[in-house]
This record gives sequence, C-alpha cells and structure tokens, in this order.
Amino acid sequence: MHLKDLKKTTPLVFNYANYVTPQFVANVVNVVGGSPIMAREVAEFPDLVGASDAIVINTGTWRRAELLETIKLAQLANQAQKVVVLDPVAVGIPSRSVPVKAVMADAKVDIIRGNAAEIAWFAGIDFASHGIDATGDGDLLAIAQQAAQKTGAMIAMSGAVDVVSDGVTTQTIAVDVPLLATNVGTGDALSALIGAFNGDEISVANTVRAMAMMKLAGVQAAQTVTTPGYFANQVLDELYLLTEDDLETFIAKEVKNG
Ligand SMILES: Nc1ncnc2c1ncn2[C@@H]1O[C@H](COP(=O)(O)OP(=O)(O)OP(=O)(O)O)[C@@H](O)[C@H]1O
Ligand SMILES: Cc1ncsc1CCO
Ligand SMILES: [Mg+2]
Repeated sequence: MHLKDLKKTTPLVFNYANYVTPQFVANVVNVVGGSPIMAREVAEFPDLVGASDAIVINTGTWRRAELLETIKLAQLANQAQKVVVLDPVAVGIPSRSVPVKAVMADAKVDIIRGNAAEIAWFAGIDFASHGIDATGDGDLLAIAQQAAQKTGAMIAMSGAVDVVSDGVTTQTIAVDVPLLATNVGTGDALSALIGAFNGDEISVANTVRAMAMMKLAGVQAAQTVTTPGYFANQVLDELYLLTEDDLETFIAKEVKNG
C-alpha cells in the first residue's frame, strides 16, 4: 500500500519478536502510522492472527521449547491468508538455521528480510558474516535473485545497497547511510515495516516502499545527527514526519531496476 493508505488504514503488525529490540520495532511501526502488537503465547495466536494484517517472525532469540508454536503461528497466518515476513537473524550460524529451516519446511513464508549474509544463506552462496552482521561482499543482485528462486519468497535484502527481488523483478536502492547499521534493530524494524506496507497486497513495489522509507529516514536523520544514540531517536522522528510525497519522490529518484 501507499504510505497515505497505511496512515488511513493503520495495519496491525503482529511481531513474534526477538527479546533484544521489540521497543524499537514497535515504535517504528507506530510512528509511520501502523499498529504494532507483540505476543509469544500460543493460546493467543488464533485471535491475534485474525486481527492482524501482517505476521512478522523474527528468529533472533529463538528457543527450541517454542519452535512448534512458531511453526503453528506461521501456519495460522497462512490459513488466514495474512502476509508472513521472516527475519532470519544470523541464519548462517548453524544453530540459528534450525528455526528457519523448520518454519520454511512446514509453512509458507511470503517475504524474507535479511542482510546480505543472511540472504546468501538461502541462495546457497558463501558470504562472510560476524554474528548478526554481514561483513563480506559479493554479487548482491544474483544473491537476491537466487534466494528468491530457491525459496519462492520475495527477498528484501538490506545494506548499503538494498535489493528487493521476487525472482523475476529486481529493484535496488543504493544509498549509503552507515549510521543506519550502527543501531541494533533497524533491520528488525524494517521487517515489521515491510509487513505493514504489504498488509493489503504483497508486491515488489510495496516492499520497496518500506525499504525506501527506512533509507530516507536515515538520510534525513544523518543531516542533523552524527552519533548513534541520538541518531536512533532522530530516525523515529524522521519516519514520523515523512509524507507520501517525500517517499514517492525519493523512490522515483533512487530506485533502479536490477
Ligand atoms: N552501510 C549502510 N549504508 C546505508 N544503509 C545501510 C547500511 N547498512 C544497513 N543499512 C540500512 O539499515 C537498515 C537495516 O539493515 P541491516 O542490513 O543493517 O539489517 P540487520 O543486519 O538485520 O540489522 P539488525 O540485525 O541490527 O536489525 C536498512 O534500512 C538498510 O538499508
Ligand atoms: C543482537 C541480537 N541478538 C539476537 S537478535 C539481535 C538483534 C538483531 O537482530
Ligand atoms: Mg537482522
């Protein structure tokens, strides 16, 4: 959806969040005009999935004891035809791939949002990482396209260059704002934004809107703030202030076909 429609319809984004960044994630959804809700209790899943427009599953702090519940959540979302976004934090670490493989095997994931190393794992391509961060380099377009083709999911790959691919159409936003990467949780929040923008319909254009929104907020924040603590708050303020026109103008200027 367009930003103006997001603000009108207030999509409810159910975040099965990690325990590191839920406050930032909830605020990002809120300031753009969506409505966040976090939960981990399986008894609530049918109600909350029914009420939600998007379900965002973040495996950043997964626990084996909750794995069947996580799969159940994705299956309930599939049955209710709600968009499922997966954020596979540090999936290249073997133990971290367990919940990702399980959810992908037993449910349909519509969109995968990760950094280049995380997306490369789905493509079966080596890409250096260090914990939650991507540190290597490679052919980003090919990685995103192959990950999309192998998984059948839309790929939203973030970094200095953001790449969105459904395996057929690929678009990029090459705008470098290093401070965006210093705030832990920007990626987690981006995954939730992607859920919000795709709440009515899943498309490359809607996914690009979410990625462009975070990037543009980072560009604007970096014009007034140069240190990470204040930067994170400034990003929230910029996200709050961005208008439909600001976003679509940035997209027209910076989004390229890959
Ligand atoms: N060097 C960079 N230059 C510009 N933007 C960046 C850079 N690195 C990351 N970003 C932006 O930061 C946001 C988060 O992407 P990132 O790849 O850091 O996610 P992540 O590694 O999953 O983060 P986290 O785990 O902290 O949530 C995206 O909007 C992306 O465009
Ligand atoms: C630091 C960290 N550890 C697990 S999840 C997370 C937040 C980044 O996704
Ligand atoms: Mg991440």
